[in-house]
Amino acid sequence: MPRAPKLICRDVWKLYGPDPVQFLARNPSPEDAALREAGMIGAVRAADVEIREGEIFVIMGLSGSGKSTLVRCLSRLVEPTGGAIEFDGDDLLAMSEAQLTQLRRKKIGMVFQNFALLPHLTVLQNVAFPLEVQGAPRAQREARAHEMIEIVGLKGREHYFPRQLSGGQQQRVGIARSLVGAPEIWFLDEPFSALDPLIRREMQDEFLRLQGLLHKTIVFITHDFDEAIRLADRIAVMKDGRIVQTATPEELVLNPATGYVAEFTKHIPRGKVLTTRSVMAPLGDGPFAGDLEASARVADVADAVEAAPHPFRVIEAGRPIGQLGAAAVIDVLIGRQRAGAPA
Ligand SMILES: Nc1ncnc2c1ncn2[C@@H]1O[C@H](COP(=O)(O)OP(=O)(O)OP(=O)(O)O)[C@@H](O)[C@H]1O
Repeated sequence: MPRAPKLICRDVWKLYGPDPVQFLARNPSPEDAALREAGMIGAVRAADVEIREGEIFVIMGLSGSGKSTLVRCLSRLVEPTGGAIEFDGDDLLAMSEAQLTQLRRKKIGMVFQNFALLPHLTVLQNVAFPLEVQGAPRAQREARAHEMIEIVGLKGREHYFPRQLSGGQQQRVGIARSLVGAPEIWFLDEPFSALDPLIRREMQDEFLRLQGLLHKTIVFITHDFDEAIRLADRIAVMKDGRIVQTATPEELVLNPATGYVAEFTKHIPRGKVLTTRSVMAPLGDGPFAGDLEASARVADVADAVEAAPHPFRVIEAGRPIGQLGAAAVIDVLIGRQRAGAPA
C-alpha cells in the first residue's frame, strides 16, 4: 500500500564557499567544473527525496558523500543553499526559529554515532532530559523515561552513569532519549558505527524490533551497505553530494542505476536481498510442498525449499502467482545465472 509522504525535499543544494546563495541563483544547476572554478564545495547537490510515513529510509554513501549534510538540511540544522523542503505539508524553509525549535522538540528524534550523552547525568536523567527542557513536571518525565528505558532493555540501570555502561548500552540510552518525546520522525546518523561488529548486529536487530513496536518514520544514515540492506525499506545512495539512486534493496541489486551502485551491491549475498517474487518460475500444475509469501527473502525460505520434494507456490495478496523450487533457490545462493532465468 503506498504510504503518505512525511518529508519531501526537492532540488535541495548545500554549497560551501564564497557567497553560495548568489552563486546558485546565477547557476541554478552547476556542474563539477563550475563549482571548482568558483571554489565551491557541493556538499549536497540537487537532492530529491520523498520519505514516506512509517518507512525506514536509509541514506548510504562513503565518507564525505554528503549524508550528514543532507539529513541536517532536512531538519534545518544546516541551512540549505537552495531548494524546497516540506514537512507534513508545511514549508520547512519558511519556518521561524521558534517554529523550528518546536518542530525539533516535538516531532523529531535524533540519535548520533558518538551517543552524545551527558556524562554527569544518570541514565534516567539523560533519558528524561528532553522532557525537562520542554518543562514537563518531574513525575511525568520520569514515568515516561522509565517506560523508554524498559523498552530499550535497560531496566535496572536507571541510576548508572554513562561511563558505567558498555558502548551498546550507552547507545540504548541515546535511543531511549531520542524516543522519550514521542517523535514522528526519527533521524539516526550512523548510530551503530562506533560499536564492535557483534554488538552492532545486536543493535540492528533491536532497532528492527523497536520499529516493529513503534512504526516511526525513520531516516537512517550509514556508510555500510550490509547495514543498509538489513534495515531499509528504501535506500538512497549518495556520491559526491548527489543521490545516484533511490530504490528498495532488491531493486538496487537487480537494477543498479550506475557502475558505482553496482560496485556496492556486487558483494552482497543475493539470497539476503532477493524475494521469492523476483526468482520464481511460472505456476505449474503441482503438486506443491506449500506456500511462500512473494515478499519473503530467498535466504529465509531456502532451508524449507531445499528440503521439500516439490516446489512451493508463491503467494501475493492471497493469490498464487508462481512457483519456486530447490534449483532456483540454489542458483540464487551460489550466485549462478542461467540463460533465461529471471534474476
Ligand atoms: N561546514 C562545512 N564547510 C565546508 N565544507 C563542509 C562543511 N560541512 C561539510 N562539508 C563538506 O561537505 C561534504 C559532505 O560532508 P558530509 O559530512 O555531509 O559527508 P558524510 O557523507 O556525512 O560523511 P561522513 O560519513 O564522513 O560523516 C564533504 O566534502 C565535507 O568536507
